[in-house]
Order: sequence, then C-alpha cells, then structure tokens
Amino acid sequence: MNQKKWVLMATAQTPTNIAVIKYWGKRDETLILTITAAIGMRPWFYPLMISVSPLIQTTFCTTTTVAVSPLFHQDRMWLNGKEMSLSGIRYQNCLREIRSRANDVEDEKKGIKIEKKDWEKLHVHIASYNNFPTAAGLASSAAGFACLVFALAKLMNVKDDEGKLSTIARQGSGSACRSLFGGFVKWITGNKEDGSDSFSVQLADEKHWDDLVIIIAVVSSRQKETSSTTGMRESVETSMFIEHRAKDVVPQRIIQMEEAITRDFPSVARLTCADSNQFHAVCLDTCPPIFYMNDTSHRIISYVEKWNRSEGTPQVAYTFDAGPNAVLIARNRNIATQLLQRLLFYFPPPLDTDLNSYVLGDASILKDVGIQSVKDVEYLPQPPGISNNNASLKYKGDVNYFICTKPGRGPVLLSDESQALLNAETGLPK
Ligand SMILES: Nc1ncnc2c1ncn2[C@@H]1O[C@H](COP(=O)(O)OP(=O)(O)OP(=O)(O)O)[C@@H](O)[C@H]1O
Ligand SMILES: C[C@@](O)(CCOP(=O)(O)OP(=O)(O)O)CC(=O)O
Repeated sequence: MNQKKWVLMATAQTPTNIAVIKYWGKRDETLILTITAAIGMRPWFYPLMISVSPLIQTTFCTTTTVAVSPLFHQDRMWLNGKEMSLSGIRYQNCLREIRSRANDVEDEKKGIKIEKKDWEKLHVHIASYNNFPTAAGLASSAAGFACLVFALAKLMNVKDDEGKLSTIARQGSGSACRSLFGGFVKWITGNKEDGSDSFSVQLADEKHWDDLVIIIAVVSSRQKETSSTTGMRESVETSMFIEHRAKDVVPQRIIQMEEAITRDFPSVARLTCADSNQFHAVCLDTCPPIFYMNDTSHRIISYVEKWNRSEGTPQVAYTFDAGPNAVLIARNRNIATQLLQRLLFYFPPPLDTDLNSYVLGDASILKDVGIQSVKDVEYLPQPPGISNNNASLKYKGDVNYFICTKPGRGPVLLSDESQALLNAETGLPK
C-alpha cells in the first residue's frame, strides 16, 4: 500500500422495498434468520427529472458514500448528517463480512494500490442519507443496509454476486436481504444454522410487469413507537397466531404469489391484501398488542375493498408495513388515475398546500386526473358507489402526501463524484 494521503470513495443509491408477503419473526436474532420466507417488490424508484438542472433525483431512496484512507483512525458513520455509533452488532457483522471478502484494488489515475491483506488495517468512513423518514415504517433499514453493503462491496472490489451480498445485508436488517435486486424478490428461509442458505433471489425484474403503478399514501412520517425488531420479537414470544401463520399460511402463499407474479393481478392483489391484514392481526395478537395502522389506514383499506368488490375483481392492492402508511398497487395507469382521483377526493390537501409537495414522484398522473392546482381538487367528482350521505366525508389533512411510482431497479453505483456525501480530500461529510 503506498502511504500517500489519499481518499478512495464509492457512492451508491438504493431504493427501498415493500413486502407483499411479510417477514415477521426471527429464529436467530444475531444472524437475522427468519421463520418464514418473504416476498418483496421494489416500488420506490422513480427517476424524477428536475427540468432546470441535469440532476436526477429518486423518490424514497438511500444514498451512501463509503471511503477508505490511511488518514482515517477508526470506522465512522454519519446518518442523515449526524454521527452515529458503529458499535452495534448489525453494523459490526456487515463490516466484518464484507472486509473478509475484499480484494486487491488499484486506481492508477490516483496512484492508489490496496492489497487484499491491507483491508484489515484500513478504516472506513460512511455517510448515508435517506430522502424519506427514517424508522417510520417505510423500510429505511432495508434500503440503508443494502446500500451500505453494496457500496462497500464496490469500494473493496468484492466479487460475490447479489445473492451472496444479500446474506451480508440480511445481517444488518432482515428486509435488507431483499434489497440487492430490483423487481420482485424472494428471501429464502434456509435451514442451516450459520445462515449461509438464507439469501434472496430475484423472481422477476422490474421490466417484467411495468404497467403496475404504485401510489404511496404517507399518513405519518413520525418515528414509530415499536420498531420492527422489537415488535417481531414480542410477537414470536407471545402470539399464538404467529405459529399458525408461519406453518400453515405463509408457505402456501409464497408458492401462490410466485405463480401470480406471472402477471395475474387479481391473485397478486388478493394475496397481498390478505397477507398485510394477517401481519397486522399477528401484531394485534401480540402482548401487549402492537397498533401500526391508524384510522386513516383503515379508511383506505375500506375504500379499496369496496371499490374492488363493486368491480367484481381487484383493481388495486393495498399493503402496510410496520406503520400507518399505505402502499397501493394499481393494475395499470388508467386504474391508478381513478385511484388518485378517489384518494384526493377523500383526502384533499389543506388549501394553502402546494400541489407539487402533495403529489410527488410521477406527478404526470395528476394531469390524467385533470388537476392543475389545489383548487381543482375541490371539484373532483364524487367516486361512484358512495351514497350522498357519505359524500361529505372528507378527511382534509389526514394524509401528509402521496407518491406515485412504479416497480423499480436494484442498487446502482453513482459515478458522478459531485453526488458523493463525503469530501474527496478529507473523507469527512461535505
Ligand atoms: N441509510 C441508512 N444506513 C444505515 N443504516 C440505516 C439507514 N437508515 C436506517 N438505518 C438503520 O435502520 C434503523 C431503522 O430501522 P427500523 O426497522 O426501526 O425502521 P424502518 O426500517 O424505517 O421501518 P420498517 O422496517 O418497519 O419498515 C435505524 O435506526 C438505523 O439503525
Ligand atoms: C413489516 C416488515 O417491513 C418488517 C421488516 O422488518 P425489518 O427488516 O426492519 O426488521 P429487522 O430484521 O429486525 O431489521 C415486513 C417486511 O419487510 O417483510
């Protein structure tokens, strides 16, 4: 290793993912091994071109820069601008595993040569930023740990494929195991005690079903009271229902969901809604009970259920992770337009809201709905099938904002150094 004062960096971006068959319950807390398989989809990656600049932003993603330098005296991490400790077992396990797979790295332009054996002595700096609420039931740990492992793997020239990397990300957070791929991803339970057969596989990539449209209703950005880690531990300890779910329900649902992903929307919708409801029923069966959804979440469920029933076949699926925020999957753009129209009718923004901050992501759906300003929302027609008595039932301000997006891709490396979160000379946050 040459001793000049250099800093070598890599920056990656990873969208978060939503589970359509939920992971809830561990059989090993340290290695993070699940009691059931789980299937997730990658919805939250919608490139949003900002017209006045060449910047490409993404909706709901984590950006992580990792750096290595002989200047660094210890491993350090900054999350959303604040320094945090890396002493926790999850971070330590990820760092140890990835370091053990590091290879020789050479950057001829910068005159940097790191040999495989040097990695044990070198320290890393990590800066990560979530452009969405952290620890609020929007899977920040999934995007966060997947992005960290992916970025470190690139920096350290780790040759393992995404499946192998998923076993490392899994040790940061279970849901991160599914986040190394785009599209639909299955986390295989595995049987081995060391967890080596508990990894993820891609079932279908993001292009396989790209007419799906996803609308996320962010009902609350507040940090939830019971983290997923604590919640699922308490469910395993106290819920009788969780065993039935793990033994008799999820194995069949996984098989059915894999079949349905061949573009059978009604089956995907039925399975997704049923699994979300059952996961929340397990939370309720936990002692003390865990309430992740709120009245707004319940209202959204009943609107979708009524609509689906009136059509005779599901048009929209809903699913809720460990929080009140709804992820709604529409079978195509036409249905998504109707869905957004209905959502805006029931949950109009307060009058002083800028529409561009109320509907984020692919806001072009707003045009299809025929809305240009907040004022237009007031004149939206009443959704069919509601009696006039209920027409006045509007819940202004109960949804913080909506995001329109599509199935998305997996982690990507950002080659443009201006997007790095660490300074290229000091390796400290910019
Ligand atoms: N960008 C990130 N990089 C590294 N770690 C992160 C990042 N974002 C979040 N985390 C870790 O994940 C923790 C939050 O995980 P938690 O499971 O409580 O919430 P969540 O993932 O947002 O919600 P849920 O999993 O229920 O959808 C944070 O306290 C932090 O330790
Ligand atoms: C409801 C879920 O979102 C739970 C996610 O739990 P986490 O992956 O956040 O938990 P840990 O493994 O303890 O970090 C369902 C899912 O993503 O499958």
